[in-house]
Amino acid sequence: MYRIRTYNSISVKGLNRFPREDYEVAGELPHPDAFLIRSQKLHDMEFPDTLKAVGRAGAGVNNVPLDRCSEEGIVVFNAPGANANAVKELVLAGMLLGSRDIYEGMKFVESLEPQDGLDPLLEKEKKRFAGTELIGKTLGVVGLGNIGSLVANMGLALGMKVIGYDPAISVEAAWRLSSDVEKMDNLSSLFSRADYISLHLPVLDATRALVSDGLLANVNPGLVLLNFARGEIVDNAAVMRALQEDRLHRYVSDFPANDTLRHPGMLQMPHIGASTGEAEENCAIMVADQLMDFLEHGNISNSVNFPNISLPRATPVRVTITNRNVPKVLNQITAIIADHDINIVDMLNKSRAEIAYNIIDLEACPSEDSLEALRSIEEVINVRVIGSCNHS
Ligand SMILES: NC(=O)C1=CN([C@@H]2O[C@H](COP(=O)(O)OP(=O)(O)OC[C@H]3O[C@@H](n4cnc5c(N)ncnc54)[C@H](O)[C@@H]3O)[C@@H](O)[C@H]2O)C=CC1
Ligand SMILES: O=C(O)CCC(=O)C(=O)O
Repeated sequence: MYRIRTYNSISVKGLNRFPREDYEVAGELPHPDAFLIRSQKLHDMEFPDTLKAVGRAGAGVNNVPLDRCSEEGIVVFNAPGANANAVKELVLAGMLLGSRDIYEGMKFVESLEPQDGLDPLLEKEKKRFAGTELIGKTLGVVGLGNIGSLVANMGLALGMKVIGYDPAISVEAAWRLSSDVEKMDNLSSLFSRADYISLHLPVLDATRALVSDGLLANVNPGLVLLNFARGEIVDNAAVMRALQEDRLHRYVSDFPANDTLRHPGMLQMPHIGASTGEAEENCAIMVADQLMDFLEHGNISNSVNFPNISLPRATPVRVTITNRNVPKVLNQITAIIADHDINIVDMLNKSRAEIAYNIIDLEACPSEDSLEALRSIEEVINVRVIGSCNHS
């Protein structure tokens, strides 16, 4: 029986992927093989010895201590692209909220009591809520991955000019992007040319407080900045100064903070970029399937800290081994298996940064001795037997 401990509200469609005859799935489960999470912060949590994987039903993994997971041999998965459309659609709403005074206009209507002469009052007051159109304006997209590429293409469809910046764009993302998106060589050029800027990059050491006084110093009047990426990417104090000094027209953000609450010029939402039934379902299903393939077969897809690796089962007995990515470990592994007279039918070894991962299909169950020998190789982090042998 595999045990999946869930945190946050995970779509039932995803939870139902786990066959109940083989999986226990619950919030307070002891000895879990895997965690299935959304925004649950794991940095301060000590991981149970049984934990083999963390499935993040979403894109951002800044709530997971990736280095510690790698050191402990825990595979972290996410769901790339599964919530991208939901975010893109909310960015569209954010752009409209930033260009038309919808929010203040609606608040004004909400404040009215039923009265004679309502129509003339509305007609008189509406000039206070006039705005501008998106068509013909320049949209700058920072980060052109799963979400940014959709936002950029949407901007073109709305009749905007679109400029983009992404120093590490993937080949797949580049294929998805219209050739009409103009590539910027640096952020300063993008900030000085755009009327709307939408952020779609991860929070990393290199991107923390990236949007600063410096970038906001030389911008177009009326600029609308949209942040559906992460609060930490933006220096809130710099944004408040830019709003105060009319360098920025609106800051539309999915990440309110104590110092930004009720701040004039800010339109803030409670981190709902991915909160649609469709996105929650897509993310949960994708991550549940990845966790099952990993737990039952040792295959890894869409990991953010391990290599992606998949090997069709050649035998019922599979051993997976995680080791630090240094020379001569593979030799030791195969020598130990050979010394114990077990035939390797198929195997695959891949590495990513400091981690190497091996899938080895054996003709027969490995003995306890052989497993002990494998586990005692200095650079080996973990050894797992998948199949009906009498040990784990
Ligand atoms: N508001 C919400 O509910 C949601 C927020 N997000 C946030 O959006 C971020 C992006 O999501 P996806 O597009 O799915 O991720 P992704 O991984 O597909 O794309 C991120 C892109 O950012 C680029 N990038 C990295 N560093 C950069 C830098 N310094 N400047 C410019 N670009 C840089 C990468 O090369 C990559 O192409 C996530 O990391 C997450 O923090 C994601 C989903 C929902
Ligand atoms: O609603 C959620 O699960 C958070 C979505 C998100 O921020 C992400 O996928 O990075």
